[in-house]
Amino acid sequence: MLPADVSETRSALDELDHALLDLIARRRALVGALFVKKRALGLPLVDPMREVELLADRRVYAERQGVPADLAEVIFRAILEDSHTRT
Ligand SMILES: C=C(O[C@@H]1C=C(C(=O)O)C=C[C@H]1O)C(=O)O
Repeated sequence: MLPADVSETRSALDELDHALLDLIARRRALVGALFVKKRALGLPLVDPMREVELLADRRVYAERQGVPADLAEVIFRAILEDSHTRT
């Protein structure tokens, strides 16, 4: 049996991870909506320059929050790869 404070901390982590996944689902829905708009306008779905800027921005923002910039880049590269599979 784990001490109560360990179980409570695990529950808090479960809740937080679910919140992160809720945000990812919201982001995916926004990207889907953006792709619909871009298709209607005949714009390229993937924008490499925007992705370079986005990754640089997320690295800076992460560091400000005390999150390693390299971790932020790994996460957002995975997110961008997921966006690419939806084009
Ligand atoms: C979201 C956009 O479209 C694509 C998907 C992106 C994403 O998942 O964040 C970023 C750049 C684009 O390649 C955009 O143009 O801003």
